[in-house]
Amino acid sequence: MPSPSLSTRDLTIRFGGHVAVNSVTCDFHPGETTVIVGPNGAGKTTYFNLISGQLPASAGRVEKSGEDITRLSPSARAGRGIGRAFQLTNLFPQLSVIENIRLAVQAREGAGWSLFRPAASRRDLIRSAEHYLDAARLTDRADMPAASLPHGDQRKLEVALLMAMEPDIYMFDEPTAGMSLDQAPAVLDLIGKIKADTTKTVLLVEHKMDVVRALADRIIVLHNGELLADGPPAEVMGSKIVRDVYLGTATEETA
Ligand SMILES: Nc1ncnc2c1ncn2[C@@H]1O[C@H](COP(=O)(O)OP(=O)(O)OP(=O)(O)O)[C@@H](O)[C@H]1O
Repeated sequence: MPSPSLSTRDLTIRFGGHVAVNSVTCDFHPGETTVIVGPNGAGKTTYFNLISGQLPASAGRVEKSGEDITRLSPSARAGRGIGRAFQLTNLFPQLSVIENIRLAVQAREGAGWSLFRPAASRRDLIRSAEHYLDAARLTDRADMPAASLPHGDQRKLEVALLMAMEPDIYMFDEPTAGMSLDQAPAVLDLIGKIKADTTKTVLLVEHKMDVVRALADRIIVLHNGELLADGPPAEVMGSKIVRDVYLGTATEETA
């Protein structure tokens, strides 16, 4: 097992007297897709927000490849390779799909890129943008303004922009939410491509069991803010305590 790309150590957040994430310690590794499940209000989104920096921890730590990033801003964490779809503030609704992707590629290249660089390097940017456009199966939408894309294609563009930033950690919060049945497979396929790259760590929050089954190498279950179970999908979903939680029969003590 490679060393963890991402870890949380006793990660905790309190809202007044309510502990929404309670001392969660967990390691995530390259080449592994972990799906975070749990009943409504279990703390899944809050845990994500603590990892990506949208919320400050009350206690505990977040580490990226061993570096303590607990006090870093969301954008500083993104700069260290933590990519979360909604963090994308670089979407220009009036620009075309391909221009948006090209700008994301350019943003990754950072301050080093300049208008005065030779044309060849700009051709590289375009080639790179076309690669992500193709990966997202958006080639036929390349010249459409981003704002005019149908919802399903906007989600694909979101994933393409995330891919263009080449994070090590991909975080998806219900990536097919609000999509029709015929749109969802394209996004799942795209996540499958990311997952096939064994240098990447993928984290998903997901309610839909077919999505969990399709993508999970590992499932962690949160319940009342605590890590209730962690392991291979069949083992976790087959465990009595998890079934009890999903059937709503777990008590505070068993949790
Ligand atoms: N900013 C906040 N202020 C106060 N309480 C909050 C805040 N954010 C989340 N909570 C509470 O923390 C708990 C966990 O919420 P969270 O949204 O993380 O759950 P979840 O597992 O993602 O649920 P769902 O599956 O319904 O999205 C809930 O009780 C919620 O009301």
